Amino acid sequence: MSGTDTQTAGRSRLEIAGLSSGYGAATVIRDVSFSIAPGEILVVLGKNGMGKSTLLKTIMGFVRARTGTIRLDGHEIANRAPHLNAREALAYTPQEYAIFQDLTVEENLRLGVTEDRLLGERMDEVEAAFPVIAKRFKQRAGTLSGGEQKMLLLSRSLVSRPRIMLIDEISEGLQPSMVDRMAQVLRSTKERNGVTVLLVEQNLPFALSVADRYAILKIGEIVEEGDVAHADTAAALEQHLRI
Ligand SMILES: Nc1ncnc2c1ncn2[C@@H]1O[C@H](COP(=O)(O)OP(=O)(O)OP(=O)(O)O)[C@@H](O)[C@H]1O
Repeated sequence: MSGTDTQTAGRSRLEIAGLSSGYGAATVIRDVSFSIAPGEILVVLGKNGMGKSTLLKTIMGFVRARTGTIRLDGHEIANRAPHLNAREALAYTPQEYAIFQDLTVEENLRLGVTEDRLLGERMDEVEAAFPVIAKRFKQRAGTLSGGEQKMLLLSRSLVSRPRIMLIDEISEGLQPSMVDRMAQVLRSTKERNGVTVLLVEQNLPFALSVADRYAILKIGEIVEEGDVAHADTAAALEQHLRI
């Protein structure tokens, strides 16, 4: 980290209790509770349609919380506007290829920082994580491959120096070597910055290679949670993701 970079790095706790949310008459997230310790990576696993994206969108403030609390270092942030959450150093990486196709790589990265100088100070982080992105600074983002666009998405999140990263199925559609790279980047970011990460995933090997703890989301409810280091985890979780 650069000595002139004034934004504080990670070390934040996220606590969710009794959270429910949904769309119209439908309740999608039901009475969900969990907490993530500072510098910990929690993966929420679940099949299609179980409510993983809705959970992240509710935390970020895109979907209204109907009941429950979301506490960041003890402060209530449920139903706070997304831009205020982003300012508070929550970084949300959506499942879609949410980059600006007609902007250059550099211009997309600039959207992740509050002051121009910060991008220069933090570029070493992008270079270390994804050298290919740093080399294509002036290239139009829409001309990057799908995998490179995901790297750009994650890079934009990294340069914002978040305290909390909310990441929606970053491994989806990526070739295995790229999935391994994403895992390495998340682990090294956590080690270096102490960032707290909430991942939602269906890719079990990726999830287990990266996370400290897991939770299983089924039809909007957490049905099981535990420590990834637990011996029986992989087989038991695979069973959950099949049914
Ligand atoms: N904007 C919306 N309006 C109405 N219903 C929605 C909306 N977004 C999602 N849903 C519904 O909420 C449920 C959960 O969707 P969500 O995208 O959170 O699941 P998911 O676990 O992330 O699934 P996937 O892995 O397929 O993205 C689904 O039944 C979905 O159809």
